[in-house]
Amino acid sequence: MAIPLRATALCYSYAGAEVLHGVDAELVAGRVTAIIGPNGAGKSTLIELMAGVRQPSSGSVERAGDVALVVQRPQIPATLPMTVRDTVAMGTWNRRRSRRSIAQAVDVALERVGMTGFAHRSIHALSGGQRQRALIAQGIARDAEILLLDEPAAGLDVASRRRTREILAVEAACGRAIGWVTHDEEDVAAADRIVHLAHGRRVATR
Ligand SMILES: Nc1ncnc2c1ncn2[C@@H]1O[C@H](COP(=O)(O)OP(=O)(O)OP(=O)(O)O)[C@@H](O)[C@H]1O
Repeated sequence: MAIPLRATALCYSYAGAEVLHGVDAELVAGRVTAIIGPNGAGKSTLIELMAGVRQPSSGSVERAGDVALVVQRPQIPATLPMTVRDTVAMGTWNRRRSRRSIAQAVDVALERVGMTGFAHRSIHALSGGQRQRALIAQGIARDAEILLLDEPAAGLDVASRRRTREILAVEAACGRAIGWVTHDEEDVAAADRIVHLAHGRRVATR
């Protein structure tokens, strides 16, 4: 099974205080990996290191593929008049693709997350669950091999959570490697693999 992302002996410090102490973790193609653990365990830090938005103080992250990171609260300035469609297309802009192929990829991605009917709505006029799905669609439109989600279901209702689980299962079945920070027991039960952190260390794996 391909390992598009391998994190080895990761350490990370905020202002001199180490919060990750030598964490090893892999994301496997075609599998959903739940990243779990109590508050403050280092899950968000780990996923940001995996995504490359932070650099480890020591250790390494090897990536064989493009990474899409779905954050809890995307920072899209309220003054930017972006539609859902614009948002989904965003990651594809610098990838030397024709407008037509981008438009097709965006249509497919919106359909995959059940957001076709929202394409022309402002990204600012979506519920939390809809916004998360639009960001997942952004990763799908870019055809990112690695999809990382930081608690995408936080604050969402049961139906939205189920929907996210179903979408991720389909994307994994398409061969993407998915890393998913979640606190939800049903999400964990549905995951194929688990990276369990406590106090900045890996404690158990399924
Ligand atoms: N910007 C920051 N500056 C200083 N310390 C931070 C910062 N971000 C996180 N930390 C600390 O790093 C540790 C790990 O935080 P992190 O957010 O990665 O944990 P988490 O497992 O994702 O927690 P939660 O489940 O509460 O989101 C915590 O002790 C936290 O207080």
